[in-house]
Amino acid sequence: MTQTVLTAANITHTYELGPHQVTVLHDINIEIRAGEVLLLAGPSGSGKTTLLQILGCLLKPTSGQVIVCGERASGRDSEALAALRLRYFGFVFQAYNLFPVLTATENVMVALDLLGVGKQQAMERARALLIKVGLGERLDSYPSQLSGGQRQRVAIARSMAAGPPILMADEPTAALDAESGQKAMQLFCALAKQNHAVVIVTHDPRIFHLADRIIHLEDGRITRCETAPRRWPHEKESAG
Ligand SMILES: Nc1ncnc2c1ncn2[C@@H]1O[C@H](COP(=O)(O)OP(=O)(O)OP(=O)(O)O)[C@@H](O)[C@H]1O
Repeated sequence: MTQTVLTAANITHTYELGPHQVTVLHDINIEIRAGEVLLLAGPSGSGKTTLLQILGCLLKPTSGQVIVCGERASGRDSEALAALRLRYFGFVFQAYNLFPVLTATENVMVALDLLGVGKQQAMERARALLIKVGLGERLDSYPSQLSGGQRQRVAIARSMAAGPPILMADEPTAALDAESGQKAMQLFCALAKQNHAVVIVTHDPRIFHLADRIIHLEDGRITRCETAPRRWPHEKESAG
């Protein structure tokens, strides 16, 4: 049986906007399993990013429970939540969030340094990860010397540095051309094959066919859930 790595139960979220309160998520229930690529889709403002942040323990929900690999997130202080994130999550943001003054290798090493990995070992692991994402020839390049797709791959390598069971990405292909977007998705699919759970917020219909599951949100509610066997790009091409 596939292992559940992340559970959201009865999640509701309300933002305070001055004197007003806006409820943007209503009673969301999701179970996320190891080895799946799950997309959170829906129109702008439907609550996708808020939900991703709650699932990733970056934001505390107004009510409801998030359980990560059997551990409850609710009731923890910020330090304990940060420890939970470090142990269980890798994050990839649309803006990549790379340090401009550090090379690709050094950007990945930062994540390993946070875990207390020594410099030499961190450098070897960072290089191995970058080679894995196809950047073996750009190990010493600075972000400004890389294309958007290459920066995205550095961000993916960095998010995976600690080998977290859950990878979360917010609009990872939005700023990429079709080919780079497909390459990034191939990396996510390969990670899912290695039993990581991959959760992606997206508007991008070009990647829908690569998901195992698509949860559609509208006005903060789950309106539809599609389950589709993931098809790899080469299978799609050969299938015509
Ligand atoms: N920090 C905040 N304070 C107040 N309201 C917020 C905040 N963040 C988001 N919102 C509001 O919550 C709603 C959901 O926003 P969210 O960013 O989660 O949606 P989204 O589906 O990810 O949108 P998009 O696709 O445009 O990024 C929107 O109406 C937004 O204006």
